[in-house]
Amino acid sequence: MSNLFNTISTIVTIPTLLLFSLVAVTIHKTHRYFTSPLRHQQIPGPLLAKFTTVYSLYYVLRRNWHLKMIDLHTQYGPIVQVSPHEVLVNDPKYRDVIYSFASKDKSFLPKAKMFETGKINNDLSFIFERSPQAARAGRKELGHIYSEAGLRLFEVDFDQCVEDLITGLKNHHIEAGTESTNLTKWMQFFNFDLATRLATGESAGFCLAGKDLGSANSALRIIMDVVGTLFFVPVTLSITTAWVRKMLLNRQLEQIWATSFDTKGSTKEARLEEIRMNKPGYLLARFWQAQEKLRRLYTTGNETEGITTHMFNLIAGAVGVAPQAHISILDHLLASPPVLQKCITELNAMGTTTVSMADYFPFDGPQQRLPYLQACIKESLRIAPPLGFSLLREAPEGGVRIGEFHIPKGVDIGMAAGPVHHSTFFGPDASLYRPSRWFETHPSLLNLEGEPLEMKRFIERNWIPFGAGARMCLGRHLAQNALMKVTGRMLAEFEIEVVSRPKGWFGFVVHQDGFLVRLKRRRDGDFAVAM
Ligand code: HEM
Repeated sequence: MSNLFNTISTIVTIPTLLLFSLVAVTIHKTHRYFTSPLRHQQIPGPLLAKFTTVYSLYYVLRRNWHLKMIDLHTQYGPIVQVSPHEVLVNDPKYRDVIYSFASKDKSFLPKAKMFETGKINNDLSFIFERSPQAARAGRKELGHIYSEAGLRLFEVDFDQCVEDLITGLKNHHIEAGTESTNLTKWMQFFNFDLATRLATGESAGFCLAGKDLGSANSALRIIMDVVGTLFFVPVTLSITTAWVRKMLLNRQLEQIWATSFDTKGSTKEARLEEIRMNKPGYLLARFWQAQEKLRRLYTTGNETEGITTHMFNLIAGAVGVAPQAHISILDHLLASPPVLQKCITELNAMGTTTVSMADYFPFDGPQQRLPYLQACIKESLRIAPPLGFSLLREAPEGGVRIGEFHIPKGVDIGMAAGPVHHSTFFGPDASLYRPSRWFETHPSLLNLEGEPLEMKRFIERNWIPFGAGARMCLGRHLAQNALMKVTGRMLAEFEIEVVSRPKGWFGFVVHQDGFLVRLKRRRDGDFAVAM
C-alpha cells in the first residue's frame, strides 16, 4: 500500500499537475475557439482575445483597459471581438439595437451575467439586476425620486452640502495654511455628505470634520476595488455564491451603514424606522415605500436589506462614480486657461457665487443661464467618462444583427463610452477637449425647419457617459446637479493652482486619484475682478 502511495506521489508532483492543467485548459480553449459560432463570422479582433479572456484581463489588471479599448477600435474598426464571448461596438448607429432592443416579449436586452457579481442578497439592486422586467418595475417605483422635478425638492440640501464643502476647505486648508489639498478626497467627502443628507436629512459631516469619519469612504473604496476586479474575472461567479461575496464585503458594508445612518447606540432597523417616521420626505423613507411595493417581485427578500441595497446604489453612484467626474471637470478646466476664463465670465454675470437649479434646470431648457459651464461639464464627461467599462448586454434568443455580423444568443455585446466618444462621430478632433463644439452647427445636416442642425442636438444623442436606453443611469440628474453646483461654486470661491494632475486608472470606474491643488481664497469683490 505504502509502495503504491510512493509510486503515485512520485508521478503526481506539483509540476506534473500544473502541466496537466495547462494542457487541459489549452485543449478546452482550442476546442471552444474552433466550435464558437463567432469564429465563422470572422469579427475583427486580436487572435489571442478570441481564444482566452486572459487577453482583456491583462489590461484590466494593468489598469488601462479603458484606453486599450479605444486603441482596439482604431486598429480593428467599429465592431471588435475582445474575448471568446464578448463583442464591443463603438459605432453609435447600433446604440438602440443594444440598449433598447425589442425582442419577442417586447423587452430590452438583459445585462450580461457579469453584473451578478455585485448581487449579494434577494432584493432589487438596480446596478446589478439583470432582468429587464425587475428593473422596469424598480424604476417605476423609484425613478420619480431622482427625476429633475423630484430633485428640486432637495435644493436646500444640495446647497447646504456645497456650503459645508467650501467651509471645510477654508477651515482645513486655507486657514490651516496647508501646502496642498487633495481634491480627489474632498470630492468624495462632499458626495458622501450629499448622499447621506439626501437619504436621512443629516449629512455624515465629512466636509466639516475634514476627514473620512468611521473610515466609511475607505470601506467603499475597498468594495469598489474588490467588485471592480472580480467583475472582470470570468470564473468569479463559478467559484463564489452571493453569500460568499456578501461575507467578503460584510465588514465594509457595516462600516458604511454605521456612518450613513449614524446607528450608534441603536440598531439599523430602529434607525430606519425613526427616519421613516420623522423624515418621510427623505430618500430612506421613500426607499421603504418603494420596497414594500417591490416585495411581490422579491418574495424572499428582507425589508432592511432591501432598503440598504437602494442606499448602497445611491452611495456607489454618488461616492463611487461621481467624484471622478468632479475631478476630471476641474482638471480639464484648469488645464485650459481660456476655457476657464470664459466660465468665470459667465458665472460672474450671474452676480452671485451660488449656482441655483433655476439657472440650469431643465438641463436643456431655454432658460439656461450657464450654457458654457454646462458645455464644459458635458465635454469633460465626453472626453473622460467616469465609468470605463463596456455596458455589456446578453444577446437574446435568436441573436442580434450588428452590421454584417450575427451575434448569437448568450454572447455579450456592449458599448463603452470612451471608444464611442473618441470616435469620428464627434468630429475629426474627437479626442480634443473643446467645449465650443457644443455650440457649433453640423457641416451638412439640416433641422426640420431647414436650418443648419445644432451640433449639440446631433452629438447629444450619442453622448453616453450615463449609459443609454432603458437602463440609463438612474442618478444622472442628481450627479449633473452636483457637478453644476460644485464646479460653479469652487471657481467662484477659489483661485486654484494645480500641484499634481490626477492619474486616471481603470477599475470599473476610471479612478482620478491624487489631484493635488493649492487653494487661494478670492477676496470679497475679487470674483468680479477675475474677469
Ligand atoms: C457622474 C456620475 C455618474 C456617472 C458617470 C454614472 C454612470 C452610469 C452608467 C454609465 C450607468 C449604466 C450602467 C449600465 O448600463 O450597465 C449607470 C447606472 C446607474 N447609476 Fe449612475 N452614474 C453616475 C452617478 C450616479 C449617482 C449619483 C447615482 C445615485 C442614485 C447613480 C445610480 C445609478 C443606478 C442605480 C444605475 C443602474 C440603473 C439600472 O441599471 O437600471 N449613478 N450609471
